[in-house]
Amino acid sequence: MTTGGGGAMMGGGGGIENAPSWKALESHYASFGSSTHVRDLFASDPNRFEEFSSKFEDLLVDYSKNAVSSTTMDLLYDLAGEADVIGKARDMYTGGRINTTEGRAVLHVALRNRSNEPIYVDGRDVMPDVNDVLSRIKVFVENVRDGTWRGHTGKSMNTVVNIGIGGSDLGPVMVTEALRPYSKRDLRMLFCSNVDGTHISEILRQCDPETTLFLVASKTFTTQETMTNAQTAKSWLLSKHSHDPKCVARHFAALSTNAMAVSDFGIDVTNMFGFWDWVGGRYSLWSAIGTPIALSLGFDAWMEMHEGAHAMDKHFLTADPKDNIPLTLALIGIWYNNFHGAESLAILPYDQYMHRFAAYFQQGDMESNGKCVGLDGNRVNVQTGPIIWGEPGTNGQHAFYQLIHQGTKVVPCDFLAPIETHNDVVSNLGAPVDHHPILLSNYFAQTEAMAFGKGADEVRAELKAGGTMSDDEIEALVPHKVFDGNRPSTSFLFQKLTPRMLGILIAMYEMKIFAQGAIWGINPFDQWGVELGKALAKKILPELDGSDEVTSHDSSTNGLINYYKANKK
Ligand SMILES: O=P(O)(O)OC[C@H]1O[C@](O)(CO)[C@@H](O)[C@@H]1O
Repeated sequence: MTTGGGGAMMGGGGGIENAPSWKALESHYASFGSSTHVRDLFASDPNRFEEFSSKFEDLLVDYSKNAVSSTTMDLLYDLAGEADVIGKARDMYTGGRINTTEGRAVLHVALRNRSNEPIYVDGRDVMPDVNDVLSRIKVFVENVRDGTWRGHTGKSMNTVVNIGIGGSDLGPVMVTEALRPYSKRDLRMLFCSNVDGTHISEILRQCDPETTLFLVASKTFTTQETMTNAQTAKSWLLSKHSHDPKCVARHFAALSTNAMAVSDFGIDVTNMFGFWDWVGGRYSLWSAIGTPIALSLGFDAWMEMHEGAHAMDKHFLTADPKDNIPLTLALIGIWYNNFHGAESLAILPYDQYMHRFAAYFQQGDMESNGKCVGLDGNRVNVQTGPIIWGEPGTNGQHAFYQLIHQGTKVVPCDFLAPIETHNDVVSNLGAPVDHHPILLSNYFAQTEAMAFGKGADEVRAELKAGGTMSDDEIEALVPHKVFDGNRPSTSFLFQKLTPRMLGILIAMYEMKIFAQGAIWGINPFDQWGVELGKALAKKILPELDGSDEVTSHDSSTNGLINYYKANKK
């Protein structure tokens, strides 16, 4: 059992590990969790699927292939109650400054508050500002999409380059890929994030300076990577337009909270779409940061995403715990993370359009819950956020599923798939064969294989039936072909990947992350852990100039820097 993180993680006193339900879960793990195979749970309860699955609109969530009983779930729901998850959510939804280390409210729910009920921060309703920016974005997006927006030489735009990183990149990239069937195909979307000059160079090679619109997306407008790439793009544009500064206003817009820096950069603030300090970067695709999404899909489709997310927000706040999907997912995650000692969660969409979904939630989850200090300033005594990873199926099956099926680690997996595809493709392999049932047969098969495995007797019988191996050869091979099963998975089956459904799925994961952070007693909304590396890079940058030996660091860092300096051309 892994409830703590070892000596270095110990400390504090009022942690969740002292809650009665946590103690009860520890005992329950010892008597049930550590020894129960999900195969036996299915054998003893033919209605297991009904009991451990939920529906929200046309999303089915089946968590019955996790080794939980109704007692497990009851204890977990008690834990959520003792941690006051929903009370804390209410605080978030009503503008409480729950991001205590930055003194900020956390209101991505306001950005998608399509019912438009007032939400107050310090007595001021934020909704008029939210709606005002949305209506400005709508006009901008429609002008670009219908060609009314003209470039410096009078041509309409056919390429948009979003320059941003982290939350100012991953959301728009993920969504524009996931919802490509809804996109305006003659408006090319390109995304530049990495400060590696290769990224902007390869993008600029594809751009026509007369028909390219750059969006500089940065909450702070100080991020080194984004400002460097934006400056390079601006110099390129100017060089292509005889250095006429007027071209910038026709080819640059900014998505930011920092009007002063936007104006200093040379972007006309009438081309700036703002948001607020209560929007976290990794929760910002609902704000002006989502402008590339609206450009690609149209403003209305972006709003359909907001509607879906808003519906999920209301569900999380009001549903009974047992019907509450994000809460239930959070608790199952805690069961495996904190009691079974699982260290990661694989997100595996069986939808090629969702190929950046896991990458998006790598930031969403790991930047939120990758914390070792609680809200009270003490070290937490329990494991916090899991490592998030994943690739689309079926590709992952031919790469890393071996470890999931037969490795020594427990890897809880989320399997996501649409019932209907956007691309009904039939291949002719002698007879016509649909792609989508092939994809889905793999989706269904993987969770069955993970849960139930394959025992030695079955393997032995199969090998014997093959009739080509001796008994000794068979016995030597049997252990390698056994699948233990009892590998946890949760399945998400939705009708079709529409903008509304994607909004539902994103909000579902966001609220799951929130619920877990609330239980662990950490702040999911700051990200101090990214600061040290940034500061050191700023110190090192000038040291890379010239030929002087660098001695200001440890011997490893000095050695690496000096080796670089000796060998750079
Ligand atoms: O939008 P900005 O201010 O450029 O920040 C980009 C990203 O950098 C981070 O601050 C981490 O370095 C993220 O939280 C954020 O999404």
